[in-house]
Amino acid sequence: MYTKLRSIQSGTFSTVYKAWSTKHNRYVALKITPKYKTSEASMKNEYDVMKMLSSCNPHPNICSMLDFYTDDSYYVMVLEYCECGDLYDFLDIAKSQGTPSSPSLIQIDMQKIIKQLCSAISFAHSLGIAHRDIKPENVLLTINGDIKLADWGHAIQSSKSNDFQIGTDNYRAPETFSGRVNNSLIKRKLDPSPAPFYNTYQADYWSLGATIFYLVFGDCLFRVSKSKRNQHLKNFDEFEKDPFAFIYKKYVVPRLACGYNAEEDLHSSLQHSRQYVWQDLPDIYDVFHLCKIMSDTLLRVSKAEERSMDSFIEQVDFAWNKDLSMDSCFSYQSKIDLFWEQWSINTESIPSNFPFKNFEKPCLVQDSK
Ligand SMILES: Nc1ncnc2c1ncn2[C@@H]1O[C@H](COP(=O)(O)OP(=O)(O)OP(=O)(O)O)[C@@H](O)[C@H]1O
Repeated sequence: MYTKLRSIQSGTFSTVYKAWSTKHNRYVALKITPKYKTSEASMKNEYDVMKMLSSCNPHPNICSMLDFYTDDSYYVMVLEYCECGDLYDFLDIAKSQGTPSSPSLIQIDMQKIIKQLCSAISFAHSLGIAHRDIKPENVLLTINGDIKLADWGHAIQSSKSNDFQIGTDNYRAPETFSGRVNNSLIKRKLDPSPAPFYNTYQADYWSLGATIFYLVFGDCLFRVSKSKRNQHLKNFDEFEKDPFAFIYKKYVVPRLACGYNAEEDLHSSLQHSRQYVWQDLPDIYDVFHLCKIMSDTLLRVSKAEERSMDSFIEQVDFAWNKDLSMDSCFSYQSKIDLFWEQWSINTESIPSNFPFKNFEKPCLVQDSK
């Protein structure tokens, strides 16, 4: 019924193959998980979640399960096949093709991806399912440039959890790190109280913000090294104090002032900035504005309950889908004003050799006035 054609990729638990299905008369993806790599309970959880998400009216932006079978050694999940792979690999190709002065010709529709991702997350939440591992590797691309949210292996059918080991560190919400000290056996004996709960939907909102951030900059907002958890918490603190200054200093300055590398903790990749082009983020002010919206709505560090995907979408819509006849539209001048006045960047933190003039470059979107 299924003819394996080639291996697509091996993840932590499974290997995914492209296959032809005579049953469905189409290409499918076979996600094959050896039984020794997973427990029956966690496979059942993934199966139950996929069954719910795929039944009746499957969401167009969620990678549906078409079939499932098992034998003595393997679990096989038959999934819709996404021709263009995942967003992480896709951006890697774009990054390898482009340079800051000559970006890759690959263009991605940022707004479309944002809207489809939010729609998929909101659909899952409406069914009581939180994904808990949203990241570029789990966002698949179809040949039409649509996305499908995949890998529901860490999903939970609950709005609450006190499991602090779930997800991918670089994209996890701050509250999913703390919990009860380390979960180590010794500490557990000393502290028999149950670990505190966090809201899984709000944790998904954070991961959504961290994923979009990756799409914009081609790098993670936070990188977590297991041996440097303290450093990581310090980064959260610094981010919380002034999210925009944090992003500006660590991600924007090094990119714009190409070659500047005085910051100790900069990743070398930061020098490679706009190697690919977002169709609808034509200039750096659009990038700033999107970052500002994200830090206001999705990337709230301590007040997780104030994260809101609805207001994120609302603000994105307002900024980019405005009626150009309205006075309140987000004009080029208002973008500049917003940047210099409202966001009050601490210019002292900017290196003296930084070319401020870069900010005067004309915007590709014409002001309507
Ligand atoms: N339906 C699909 N169509 C095309 N490619 C896919 C599909 N499903 C998965 N892949 C590819 O295989 C990779 C691994 O898949 P998946 O994340 O589901 O496996 P995993 O073992 O749960 O991975 P991990 O736990 O390491 O994140 C994806 O990042 C993607 O590149």
